[in-house]
Amino acid sequence: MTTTTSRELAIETRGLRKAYGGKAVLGGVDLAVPQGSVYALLGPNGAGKTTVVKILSTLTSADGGEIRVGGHDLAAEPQAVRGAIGVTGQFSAVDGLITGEENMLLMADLHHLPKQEGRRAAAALLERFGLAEAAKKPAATYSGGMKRRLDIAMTLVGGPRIIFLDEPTTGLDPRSRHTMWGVIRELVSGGVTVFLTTQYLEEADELADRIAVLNDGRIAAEGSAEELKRLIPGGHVRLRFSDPDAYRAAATALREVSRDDEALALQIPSDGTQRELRSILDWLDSTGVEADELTVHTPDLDDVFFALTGGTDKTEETVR
Ligand SMILES: Nc1ncnc2c1ncn2[C@@H]1O[C@H](COP(=O)(O)OP(=O)(O)OP(=O)(O)O)[C@@H](O)[C@H]1O
Repeated sequence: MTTTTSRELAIETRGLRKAYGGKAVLGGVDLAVPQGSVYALLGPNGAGKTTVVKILSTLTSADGGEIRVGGHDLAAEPQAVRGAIGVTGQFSAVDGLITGEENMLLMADLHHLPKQEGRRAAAALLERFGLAEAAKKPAATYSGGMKRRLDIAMTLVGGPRIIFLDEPTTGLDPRSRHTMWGVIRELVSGGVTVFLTTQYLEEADELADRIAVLNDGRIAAEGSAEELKRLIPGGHVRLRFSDPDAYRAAATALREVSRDDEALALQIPSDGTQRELRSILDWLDSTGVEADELTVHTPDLDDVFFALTGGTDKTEETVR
């Protein structure tokens, strides 16, 4: 494993704190986001994900902590940070009254691109995001997925090295969500760092190189999806039988199993490693018991999420 130096980090925070009206939202958040990776910030409603994005993208100030984005100290050089980043929030920057192309050209103007270069960049990005055909239509006529893609394309006009995506697929149907995942993967393959917030565990699992789970204003756990899944128990091997005698013989012989008498299935706690599987198979062979089906179950991110966040919804909690 290589160690990541702060030079290779796109985003780094230490002890990031923020309170609203005396109520602490972030109570000391440490983040280290490697360059050129997808980093997902996961957390229940109201955990403070959007607040983190707003602070890192200079839209809101922090109350304390050290923050570096794109190699710049955010407190000392906010302008340099702004030059390195692009932000796509939950509320789109797309103007529905003008066409997709006009939205893009507006962004090119904002970034002071020369006219011709702006046109070229806009056309290339519209093509890349599958919007070339719809480019001359008012953005108000676009589907939710198209608007989201246009939003990201607009963010890219300035050539940011770090992109913040706040809940990029909320409200999209499964097909549009998959398209968006493709877009995000492509961004990263081009060397961009993507910092995204999501409530969809599947999305974090699918996309992110590293995941941080935000809970109670702190990072409850951080790592790759695989590392997080290993943090919590719940992995098991399931043996299913069709012959009741074989089932009973196996249940008696195997000690630490949970039984499902109705389904004629046994669950053996296991980390799913090759060594453990082999010993289970060896044991079955040696006793002459034959299972009809053997399946390996590892905890999924849902299990991790519930274990780490206590399954609470912070928004509802404050309402109660
Ligand atoms: N401008 C503000 N003024 C006061 N309180 C705020 C403000 N912005 C956010 N909060 C509060 O801070 C907490 C965290 O909000 P935030 O939007 O960062 O959470 P989140 O994790 O993004 O939630 P969600 O998943 O619902 O979008 C919430 O309790 C919210 O009510």
